[in-house]
Amino acid sequence: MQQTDILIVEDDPSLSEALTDTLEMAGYRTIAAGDGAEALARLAEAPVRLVISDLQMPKVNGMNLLERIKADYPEIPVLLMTAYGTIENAVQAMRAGACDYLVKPFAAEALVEHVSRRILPKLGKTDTRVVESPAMKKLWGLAARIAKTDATVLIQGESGTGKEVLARYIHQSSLRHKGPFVAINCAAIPENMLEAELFGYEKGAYTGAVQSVPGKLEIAQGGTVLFDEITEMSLPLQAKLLRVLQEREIERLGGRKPLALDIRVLATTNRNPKEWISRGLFREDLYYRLSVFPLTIPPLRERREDILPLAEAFIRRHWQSGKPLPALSETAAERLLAYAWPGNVRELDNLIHRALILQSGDRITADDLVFEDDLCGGGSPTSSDRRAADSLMDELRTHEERLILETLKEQNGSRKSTAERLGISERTLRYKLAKMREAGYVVAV
Ligand SMILES: Nc1ncnc2c1ncn2[C@@H]1O[C@H](COP(=O)(O)OP(=O)(O)OP(=O)(O)O)[C@@H](O)[C@H]1O
Repeated sequence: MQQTDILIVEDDPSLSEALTDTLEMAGYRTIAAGDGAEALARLAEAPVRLVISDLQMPKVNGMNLLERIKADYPEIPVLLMTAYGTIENAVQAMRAGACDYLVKPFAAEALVEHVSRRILPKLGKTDTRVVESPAMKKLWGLAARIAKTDATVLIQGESGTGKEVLARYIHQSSLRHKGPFVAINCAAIPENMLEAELFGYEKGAYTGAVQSVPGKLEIAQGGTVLFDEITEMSLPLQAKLLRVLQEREIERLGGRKPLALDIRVLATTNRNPKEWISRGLFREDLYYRLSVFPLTIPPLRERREDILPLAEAFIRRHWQSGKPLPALSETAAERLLAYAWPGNVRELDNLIHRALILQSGDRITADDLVFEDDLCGGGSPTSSDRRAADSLMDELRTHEERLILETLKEQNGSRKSTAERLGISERTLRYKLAKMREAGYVVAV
């Protein structure tokens, strides 16, 4: 199956057409949807590499769509377009998992540039995989050898340790690398929908099935399927999956034609599967079928040699300016090495992302490191969490204002080149300058 590159979700038909034309001319295969609900239907039909969506839309809006995509298709990045140049919307979207945002209006060329330079190359880039510690070198060496076979692999490890990264590596190093890689998050899809999601259904199979839809297993033909958080699957569905893996055949719900399956199966869990089995929550026979090769990724605190190389990789991943990459100060590096990383690599990734927003000059200092504990205190949001979030927002705003003033000075007061340099439209810059004047800044232009 040929994969579509980009799904464009925009309710304004003329803008949707303009985006489609520009992206197609730049060589991307696109499909379009007029609202979030239609976008979800398109995604169920075929995988895409990137979703570009408007924030304000009827029915399912951009924010809700982002939440659904993060739950059902966590591997697909979402770029949001927002008409309101407020930092609040953008911060909220980034917190909810958007890979980036663009403020409307923007030139279509700016979008192409953004997509081709910053987003799509990143997805295929292999240099962001950090394998430095002896434990990880051994594990990845083993994974490289297993990849060449069609063996089923069960990847275990705490949340955020890089199980999906390893699963993708196995697929990309396998003989199936030209085929699709389809990830199914068993924990995020409601039990009653997971079966239809896996097997697909024929028109009329149940009320509401107005058209035939292929399941994810069918979409993955010739490639690899990743069952993320497999231990969260219900017992009846575990039994069905086991049968499929034994018989290598599937049938759409309400269908009568069995289809021979040609997929490689990978699965992940952040639970202890043996314990789950003893509690009667995970089938032992399914466990043995999946864990032909069990691989366990150690938590980050047990492989400290990876911390600084990962931090550097994330600085490269998130650095958006054309200026040289900032370096970690010695005290910042010490703090990273001393921390316990309960959220593992994902927590480090988020921390560096925040640090790059807060830092200035050519270094990231210890003051730029806002640890998750400082932000949320580990529990449900309290008024002090909100104060921490508000103060982060204030810091972000101050940082943005400083950036605008510095760039204006650098560009000798030219609003046009300042807007270009910052990657925003002149209108957005005008709006932001007006807000800054309101807040008491002396802005000469
Ligand atoms: N070895 C690595 N090199 C570079 N980045 C990594 C590595 N391991 C993990 N990451 C990054 O850390 C984040 C979490 O990784 P991933 O989603 O693979 O973890 P996971 O174990 O599958 O998490 P979960 O259990 O919550 O699903 C991602 O941003 C990923 O890019």
